[in-house]
Amino acid sequence: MVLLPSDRLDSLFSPRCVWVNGPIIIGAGPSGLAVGASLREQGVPYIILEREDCIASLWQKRTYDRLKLHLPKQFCQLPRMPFPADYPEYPTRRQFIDYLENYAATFDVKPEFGSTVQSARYDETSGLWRVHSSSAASGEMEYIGRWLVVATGENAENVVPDIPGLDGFAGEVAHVSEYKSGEKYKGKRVLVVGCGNSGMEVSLDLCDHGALPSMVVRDAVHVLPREVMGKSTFELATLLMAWLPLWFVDKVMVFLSWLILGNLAGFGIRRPAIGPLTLKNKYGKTPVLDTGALAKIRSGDITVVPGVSRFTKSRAELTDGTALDLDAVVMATGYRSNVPQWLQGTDFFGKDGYPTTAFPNGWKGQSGLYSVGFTRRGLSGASADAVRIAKDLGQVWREETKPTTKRAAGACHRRCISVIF
Ligand SMILES: Cc1cc2nc3c(=O)[nH]c(=O)nc-3n(C[C@H](O)[C@H](O)[C@H](O)COP(=O)(O)OP(=O)(O)OC[C@H]3O[C@@H](n4cnc5c(N)ncnc54)[C@H](O)[C@@H]3O)c2cc1C
Ligand SMILES: NC(=O)C1=CN([C@@H]2O[C@H](COP(=O)(O)OP(=O)(O)OC[C@H]3O[C@@H](n4cnc5c(N)ncnc54)[C@H](OP(=O)(O)O)[C@@H]3O)[C@@H](O)[C@H]2O)C=CC1
Ligand SMILES: O=C(O)C(=O)Cc1c[nH]c2ccccc12
Repeated sequence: MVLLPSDRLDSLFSPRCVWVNGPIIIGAGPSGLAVGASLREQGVPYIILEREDCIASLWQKRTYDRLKLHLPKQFCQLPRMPFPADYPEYPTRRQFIDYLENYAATFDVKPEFGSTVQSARYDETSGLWRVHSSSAASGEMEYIGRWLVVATGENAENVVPDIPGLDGFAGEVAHVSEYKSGEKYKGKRVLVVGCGNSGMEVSLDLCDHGALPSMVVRDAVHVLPREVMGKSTFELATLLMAWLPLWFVDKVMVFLSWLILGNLAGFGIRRPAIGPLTLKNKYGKTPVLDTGALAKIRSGDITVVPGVSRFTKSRAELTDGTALDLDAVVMATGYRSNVPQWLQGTDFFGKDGYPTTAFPNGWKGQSGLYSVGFTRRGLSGASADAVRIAKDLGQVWREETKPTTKRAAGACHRRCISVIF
């Protein structure tokens, strides 16, 4: 008899195949956690596959130290668990992570960490989803089940534009997801490319740490005050939208911003012709909620510059013909979904990795496919999706597991997964 070492034995049977008696959820960010918790309440077993070694990896590993939620906490809570009463209106990154850890513990959400989904496709013949994952600990796996919940997020991958000469730039180039604080940039000339919420706040943070930031604003952008007379601008807009048409609320927002922040065109910040909420709803472009960067722009501590045409070894050449000497670059150029990389054989998701059906109907596809957290409406959109998905799956599950149903007769109710081979 020939004895094989266990790793060789493993690879003989690779990929290992697992039957999932319940939905397969991909991603353990707030969206995946919200679905898991809500499914538990419905008595539906499930499995969560997460590529990283922790929950909410975006928040734990890919955000900067000074980050706070920029919408008031009541708009960011997950289903069935409000934020602690002693949390401030805008919880810090650490408080938000603690809340999520507590959420996962409360609802007993235990993802399979280190499992990166490489592909998922629906098998018409069997009526089942086949999900291939790879993991350093357990190698390749195939999970098979009737339902697939996509919860990999709008921020799954970094967007880094291909600007000519970037490879030849001698200083440090980082995406904002790698940025922690301005400490290591003290005294350095840093170009922040992008002026969304990340670009603005990182520029402010660089100032606060004694760096010399320039920020690229290549196009028109809406900057709104985070608060109007002590009330959250977002909350105000939400209240007004219940009574007034969107275009009118947009006008009110722009007027209030002008009143509070003044005309910013002189500082290189032009307002788009389309209003902030319409722009967010139609094109997903989030308005900037000012947390202090504008004051630094006014004082000249942050220099606003136009687009970059190319980088040289030590400089950025700008579209207005001028050039900047630089020590480092921070790309605050956004994120993208990675769904098209791994989800196959369905047109429910478009090429941009978002469901093609508009909110609030983008949560359910065909053949047991669900999507959570792709509404461009932050955490409140994710929670709304999660509640709908759990309700739907709860109904299907109860139907499927009725004692009279044939399919349920042999089904395993207690254990969610069983190894096939
Ligand atoms: C800096 C920043 C600040 C924000 N602040 C707010 C805010 O204040 N309020 C608000 O409402 N929204 C905010 N957002 C929006 C943000 O989208 C949500 O906060 C939230 O993180 C979305 O949760 P999610 O679970 O959908 O996605 P994520 O948090 O991105 O979680 C997705 C998970 O899926 C995993 N994953 C991805 N691909 C795979 C794969 N192939 N296999 C296995 N696992 C995979 C990832 O590792 C990740 O853990 C912010 C976003 C950013 C970037
Ligand atoms: N405190 C909070 O809660 C925070 C929340 N967030 C959220 O995270 C999400 C992502 O935000 P963010 O990281 O800012 O990304 P965004 O996608 O919002 O912004 C990307 C920015 O990069 C610019 N850009 C892209 N490519 C180029 C290029 N080649 N040259 C110059 N500029 C370029 C874009 O400009 P253009 O518009 O011209 O394309 C835009 O200004 C948002 O939903 C945001 O609200 C982020 C930070 C803090
Ligand atoms: O912070 C984000 O990324 C969000 O998507 C939160 C959000 C949802 N709707 C908005 C409208 C204006 C500003 C932020 C948001």
